[in-house]
Amino acid sequence: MIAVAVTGAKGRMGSTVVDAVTAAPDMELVAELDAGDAISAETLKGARVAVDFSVPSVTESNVHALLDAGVDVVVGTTGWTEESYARVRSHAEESGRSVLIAPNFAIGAVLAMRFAALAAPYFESAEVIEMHHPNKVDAPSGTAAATARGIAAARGEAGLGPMPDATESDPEGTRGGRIDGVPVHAVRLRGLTASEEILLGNPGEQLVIRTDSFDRISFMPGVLLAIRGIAERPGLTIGLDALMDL
Ligand SMILES: NC(=O)c1ccc[n+]([C@@H]2O[C@H](COP(=O)([O-])OP(=O)(O)OC[C@H]3O[C@@H](n4cnc5c(N)ncnc54)[C@H](O)[C@@H]3O)[C@@H](O)[C@H]2O)c1
Ligand SMILES: O=C(O)C1=N[C@H](C(=O)O)CCC1
Repeated sequence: MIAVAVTGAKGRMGSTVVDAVTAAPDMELVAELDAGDAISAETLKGARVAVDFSVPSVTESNVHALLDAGVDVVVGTTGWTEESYARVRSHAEESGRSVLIAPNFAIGAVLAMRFAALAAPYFESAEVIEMHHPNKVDAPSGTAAATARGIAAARGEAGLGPMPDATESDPEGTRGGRIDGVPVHAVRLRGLTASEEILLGNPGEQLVIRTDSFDRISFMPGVLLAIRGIAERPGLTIGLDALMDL
């Protein structure tokens, strides 16, 4: 049995993880922590793996505290930067523990990111539209940021230049944000959970890659896969694709 703790356990994702771990035959839920609870070996109650779905402003400090308490960590919380990845990578390597940080655990979203990177070298234009529930505190989504970076890296490796765009004036910022040069548009709409469209265009043709999470259970197979596989990946792993042999 894998003993599992959840931080952010009272949240939308954390409470869904609590249910999924409780139902998993090879896991035991040993601790549910949320804001205001100390993170220590005592409060983690023998957990081997902790799953963090808290908020972007605290997730890095939670991960350091969890590593100090002696557990491997699966992180779904967004808001990570290259600098915060580097600090966690050093801490995980120094402590001999494992951390997996993934912006999206839905299998469809992981595949959509990979498909977008595969397609990117073959298209002049690429833009990302992410669409989420209006309670989301960060924009753009972690998934959209990762998607855009993957597209930009693939375009760069293929030697593609800037995308065609004749816009001279956009005082309201309606052309969206730019991540590594890739336009990203964020929609917040009541009724949505999490969706993303990647639009790729060439003269006379368009490819649309779309992924929808209609329910938070969509993220659970990926979270359970990460809990089961994390011990075999010492140090920092970014993205669930690493565990899917993609
Ligand atoms: N990786 C994925 O597949 C995936 C999927 C959905 C959401 N997310 C991300 O997960 C995060 C949480 O999303 P949500 O919708 O569950 O948010 P939420 O606001 O419903 O839940 C966050 C929870 O964290 C708690 N919290 C705040 N400070 C804390 C602290 N210091 N320690 C522990 N818990 C603390 C809050 O009290 C709350 O219960 C967001 O960053 C979101 O983007 C990732
Ligand atoms: O509901 C959220 O918040 C989500 N956050 C992740 C992101 O920012 O990419 C994954 C999708 C849902």
